[in-house]
Amino acid sequence: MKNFWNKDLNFDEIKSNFAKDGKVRVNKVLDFEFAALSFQALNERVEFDTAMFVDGKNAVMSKKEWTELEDTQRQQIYFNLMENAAMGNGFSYGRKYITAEEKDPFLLNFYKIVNSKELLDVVSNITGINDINYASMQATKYIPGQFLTRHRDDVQSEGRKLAYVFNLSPEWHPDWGGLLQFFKEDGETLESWTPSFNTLSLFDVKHIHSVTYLTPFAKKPRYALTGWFGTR
Ligand SMILES: O=C(O)CCC(=O)C(=O)O
Ligand SMILES: [Fe+2]
Repeated sequence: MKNFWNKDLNFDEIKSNFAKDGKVRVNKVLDFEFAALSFQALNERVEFDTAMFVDGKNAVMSKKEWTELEDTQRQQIYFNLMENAAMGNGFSYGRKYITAEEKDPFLLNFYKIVNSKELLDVVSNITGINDINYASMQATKYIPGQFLTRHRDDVQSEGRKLAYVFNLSPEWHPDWGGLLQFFKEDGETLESWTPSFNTLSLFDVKHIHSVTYLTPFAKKPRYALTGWFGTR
């Protein structure tokens, strides 16, 4: 894992922060050059599909499919998305799954590192969760008007234990939205994390959270490499 983590990280401190309430935020997490190359990969080489919640189910659309729709079809989808979001359901964001079959060598390497025994052991050590044996991964891109409403990430069939998010957009302004927001059961807010460049959010899948709406004046996309550590 040479040149993956920032060499100045204090893992004991990260561990004791996580122990408080099952979540931790780590600034300057990756080696700076590695973080810059990760941003470059997402910004220049990844083609994102749009993942959305429409008509009560998850839908994925490629750029091509989206542009081939009639204006009225696009409006209908948008209306449906907004009606659901108004009730606290759904999401819309750019997504590309990263797997062992990834063609981009840099992103494939990132995926392999995150799935290496060495890294899974580091995560187990930080969190005290010992049976982690895989990480899923997706590149995400939120642009103005996109969001992810409140949810939990605990998908039993995938054995998910922990969510992770490496934020990779340089110079994010907190007023642009796209905050990772944690909630109590009753909808009261707990904590809100700005997606600052090169920070990691790591949290137990039991936590209720959302990605807040990206404002119309967000100057850049919100990029992340994100996924779940789990057991299968
Ligand atoms: O991007 C983030 O900060 C969180 C994403 C998330 O909650 C999810 O994809 O389930
Ligand atoms: Fe989530």
